[in-house]
Amino acid sequence: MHVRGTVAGEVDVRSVSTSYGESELAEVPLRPADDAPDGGTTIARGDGGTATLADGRETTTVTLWNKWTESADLLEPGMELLVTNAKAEEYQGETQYATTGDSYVVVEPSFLVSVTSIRNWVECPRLYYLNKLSGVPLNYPVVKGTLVHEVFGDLLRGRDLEDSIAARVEERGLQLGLLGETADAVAEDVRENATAIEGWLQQGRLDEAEDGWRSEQLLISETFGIRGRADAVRRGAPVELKTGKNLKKEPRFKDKVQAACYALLLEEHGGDVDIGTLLYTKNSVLDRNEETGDLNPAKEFTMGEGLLKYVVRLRNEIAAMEMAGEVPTGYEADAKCEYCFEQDTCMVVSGRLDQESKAGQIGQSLPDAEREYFDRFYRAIEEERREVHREYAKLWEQTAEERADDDRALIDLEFLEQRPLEGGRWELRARRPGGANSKLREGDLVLASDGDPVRGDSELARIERLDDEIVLTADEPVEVTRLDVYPSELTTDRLLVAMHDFLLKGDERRKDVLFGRAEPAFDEIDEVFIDNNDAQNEAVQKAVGAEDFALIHGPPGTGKTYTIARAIRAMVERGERVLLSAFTNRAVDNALEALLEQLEDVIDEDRVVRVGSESGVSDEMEPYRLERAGEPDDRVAELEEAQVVAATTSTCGSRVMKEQSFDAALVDEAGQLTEPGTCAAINLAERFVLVGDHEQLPPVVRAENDLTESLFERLVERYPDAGVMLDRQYRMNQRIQVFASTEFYDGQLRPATPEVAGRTLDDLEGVSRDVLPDTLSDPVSFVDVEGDRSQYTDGEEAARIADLIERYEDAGLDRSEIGVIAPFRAQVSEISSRVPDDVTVDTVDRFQGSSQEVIIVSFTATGSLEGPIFEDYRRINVALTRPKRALVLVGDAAALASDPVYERMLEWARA
Ligand SMILES: Nc1ncnc2c1ncn2[C@@H]1O[C@H](COP(=O)(O)OP(=O)(O)OP(=O)(O)O)[C@@H](O)[C@H]1O
Repeated sequence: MHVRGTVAGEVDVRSVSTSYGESELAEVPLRPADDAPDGGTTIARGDGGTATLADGRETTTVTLWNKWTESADLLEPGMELLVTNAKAEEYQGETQYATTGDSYVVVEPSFLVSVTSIRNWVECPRLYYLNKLSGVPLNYPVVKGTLVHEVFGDLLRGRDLEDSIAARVEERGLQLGLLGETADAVAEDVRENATAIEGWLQQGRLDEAEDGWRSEQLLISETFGIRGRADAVRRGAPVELKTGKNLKKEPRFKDKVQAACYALLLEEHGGDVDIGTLLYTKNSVLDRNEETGDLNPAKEFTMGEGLLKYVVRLRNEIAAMEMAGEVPTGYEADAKCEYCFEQDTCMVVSGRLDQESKAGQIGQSLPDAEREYFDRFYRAIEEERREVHREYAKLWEQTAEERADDDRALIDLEFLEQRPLEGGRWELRARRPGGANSKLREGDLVLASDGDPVRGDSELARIERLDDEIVLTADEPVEVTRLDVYPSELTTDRLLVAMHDFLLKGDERRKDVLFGRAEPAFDEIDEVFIDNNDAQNEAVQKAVGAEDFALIHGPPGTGKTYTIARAIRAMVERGERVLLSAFTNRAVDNALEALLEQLEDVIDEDRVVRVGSESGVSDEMEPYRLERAGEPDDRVAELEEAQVVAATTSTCGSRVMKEQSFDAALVDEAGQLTEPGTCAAINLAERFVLVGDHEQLPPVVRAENDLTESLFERLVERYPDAGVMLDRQYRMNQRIQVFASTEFYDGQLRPATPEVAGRTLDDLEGVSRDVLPDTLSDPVSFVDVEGDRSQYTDGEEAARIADLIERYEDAGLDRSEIGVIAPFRAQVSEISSRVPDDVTVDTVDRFQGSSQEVIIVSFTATGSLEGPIFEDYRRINVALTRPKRALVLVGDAAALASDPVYERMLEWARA
């Protein structure tokens, strides 16, 4: 049976004499996990059956024997503990539990440690930490390693060696160009490594026709709290590739540890792994005359239980340290600093952050304010990471139906076909049931599975098309019937690296200003850039004249995009190299489109480059997208000669973009970016301009902490004079904008022109307000619906909205000119099922940045006000400022009147 619960007190570790001699034991007071379906407390689950304590709240004692006391030493009250294959014992009339010879003890099982982390940790805990903090740089050994792995995968999928090498080297043209490598030299290098693999594979094939291979497999273990991607699995056992040499008989210890991690993962998937294989690709190319030793590239070893348990204990060390928020020193394991490549980095990091390190410290420590900042954001980012892990846990904690209801999965798909693509990848097709909604979008990476993403057959796949028919691409075939949101840690990883780069590698002057030790400076610019809008003109002057940074506060429809484009043109005309960035691909493409218009006669089109993936970049901007594949020199020239580079902030943290530098960075949607998220873009430039609106949606984060305030907002508050608010809006009829202006912008927002102020539906061709019922003739109206009192949906509101849409259609409006905003996804689905497809129905978050002729808001509140639309007024600001010509609010007046802001909103809407 499995025992799981929360550590309820101090752990007692001691030695006792037993019939086998002296033994170590640890007694852990445990509060059982409260997850029994009947409301009682189940403390033990699993194959061995279920045991329930009489009194659900009581604590019990779990005894951990011998080596597991090492993990017991890590426990603090409040930590989660799992003991597998425990036995129950009666002690003084009480049921207690103890480890058996088959037990594993897992500390914080829901904290998912990656296999790479465990491998780094066994080498040196500090190496694990440094890797997390500063990321993997763009260097040749790393890129070559990736290439060899890719070729290995291709060989397993039956691709020809030379075809694979040529294609893979070509694909990495840009990276290789940045590293100053030529395609031929790299191909030769990869060939040397790959030949060893090929030779060995062929031997294997001769022995056995059906060898049971599969290439890279994504594995997650809910029991051991480990996840990773095995290079390959052969007859159910892991095969790991190492681009190095090893002339000993045995694999290196750290490599064995890595293979053992995969063995644990595979065992959880139902395998029984007793062997591990390491492939050292340099072994065959060594000059046989000079080297002696075991030249065989493949080294097998027996996967003993002792090693597997040792690996779990290593994993426990990482989990416990992370839960306690500690930083490793290198003393935790037997690190040998004198042989370490990272010794210098380690010393600098520990010196600057004042950390204890076995390697020692060099350099001056950061000022206190910066240390405090580092600690605060490090904690915040790690909290965010744990939230990502919680998302993973939902993969097994929630049923398929629950995940579908949460919009985290598309289930019950009808599998159609799997088709091999050129280059060894696969195309998968499935049909989805009508009306199914989810967070998934085209271009997303998802877990595509046969119905069970954790224990079943599952692969990381990319959504190529998402209509009634779904098209995916993946490395391996899957008979896909279910898609799950893939909780990626990439964003979290990049936040940490961006913060590290800002604090440890960043410019001192920048830090002086951002830490309030110096005021931002501006050059006086007199040139008039925009002659019909003073605030926009001043914003461009500030942006151009900023020595450090400028802030452009742009309420809805005030011409942010236009102002950004004009500012970048002015910079380009001054000969500067500019980075254009934003949180979403859509905003980057939008701004780029406006910019291209501005740059028409200023620079050649080929000096403007969009960096991003094919699925992220819009079709219109595709011609500007930087191709990564090709001749290294050409690829790199295209990027480095570009005067304007446009990319999302996340892409700014990629290895390729991190090598670039700019005179200025303009960041749109800055109000939606976390502080380290903003750093990813501004780290690359000498000066920066942030454009955004902190009265609209805040940064998208899972945890509630320092990440929820954007750098934009912090700076607007700290340095109001560095900013300009754009105060003329080009979108809304006067009546519509009044409420938002008074409530959110101190009454400063005004229509830019009389035409904007007076726009109504009558201006649209073929539309007449006379046909509309009287209640809808005003640009703002309120429709009182008592509602059906359900929590996340409201059928009555949905029915009324369907009816309103018919009225607008009768008046001549095109369906595509109407948008409906609802607070909950469930209500979005409810409304979608009742209105024609061409009407856009979505949550506020999906509407930010767009506008429509008519907007209908469904408040979905009866009796009380609860839920995302209500908990943050910034959301309602976004909802109310989307329409140009008509706004209809649908909700229960009595409920809305219970809150002062909504009460004022009602007064305005009913006026
Ligand atoms: N100075 C100006 N003169 C004339 N038209 C302008 C000016 N500034 C902006 N516009 C027009 O106003 C409209 C809105 O501008 P833009 O798209 O730049 O707004 P935005 O603030 O980026 O909008 P959003 O709030 O949706 O992000 C566009 O049609 C644009 O051409």
